[in-house]
Amino acid sequence: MATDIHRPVSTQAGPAGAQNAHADVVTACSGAQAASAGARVVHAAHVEGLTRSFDGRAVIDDLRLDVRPGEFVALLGRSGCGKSTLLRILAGLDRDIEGTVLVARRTAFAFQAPRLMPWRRVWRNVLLGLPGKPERARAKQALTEVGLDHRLGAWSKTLSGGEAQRVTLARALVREPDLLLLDEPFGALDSLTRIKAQRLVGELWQRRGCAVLLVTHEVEEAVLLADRVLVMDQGVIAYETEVDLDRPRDIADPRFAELRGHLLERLGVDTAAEAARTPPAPRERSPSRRP
Ligand SMILES: Nc1ncnc2c1ncn2[C@@H]1O[C@H](COP(=O)(O)OP(=O)(O)OP(=O)(O)O)[C@@H](O)[C@H]1O
Repeated sequence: MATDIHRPVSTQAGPAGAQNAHADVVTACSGAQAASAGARVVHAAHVEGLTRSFDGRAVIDDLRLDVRPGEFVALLGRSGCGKSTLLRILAGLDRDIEGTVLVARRTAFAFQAPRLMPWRRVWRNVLLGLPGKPERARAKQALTEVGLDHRLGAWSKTLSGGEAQRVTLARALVREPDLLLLDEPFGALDSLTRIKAQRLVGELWQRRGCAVLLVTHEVEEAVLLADRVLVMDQGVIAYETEVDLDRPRDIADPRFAELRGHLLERLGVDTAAEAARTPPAPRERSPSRRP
């Protein structure tokens, strides 16, 4: 049953999120704040005063973050700045925290390592951890969405890296999430498979209308896919920008390049040196704007 949360949260719905404006949220926070489980807010995720320390060192330090329902948010940041730690907390995998963390009741995640059980059939892996009798048809539906329904009955150990990653996505989708957490899901893929996977995630987001929080190292990927890009540094969201570019996005668009360069600078990358080193990327377009 829903209860009131003890701390005020914004009740403003973002422009992208009206359809899910009353998503249920549960709290992943510790101690007394756990009493707020079941509260209703209009965010897919609401984080306030979040601190996570390891060995006395605060990796996340009084962080605040809101993700609107239906919004696609990309999270960038230098290696080791705490991005994965934040996602693990949002996924409910790490509860040793201080602060308030509220996420949509239906939150699912896909991380870089597919973590499939190799000795199980693909469809069984898709349904792994779901309560109730495993329904093959349900798995099939999710696998169809990622273009893998033909591998439904295959042993998971026979999948390629890209296929395994798509099964992980199907496993998240079958939970019909209001919030999808993606931690470098394309990190281990070759560039061609990565481009296809990026396109797939963009299409799924548009079709499903769920909020997505994507951790990535690729600035280009962030600008291609996201409504808003965040840069994490020193334990907080140090910078954020809306991506005010029409979809489908074109990486050859000068405004795309300008935003990419700006974000690289925010990440402390020497853009002149980087431009001299990097060959031109293949032309790629992001999916069309959601209807
Ligand atoms: N279980 C743990 N025990 C101790 N330290 C940890 C633990 N998990 C994470 N850390 C430390 O917290 C910091 C942030 O780690 P995290 O994996 O969140 O960074 P990241 O931004 O995702 O890095 P990358 O981009 O390289 O994946 C690192 O210094 C890491 O060593």
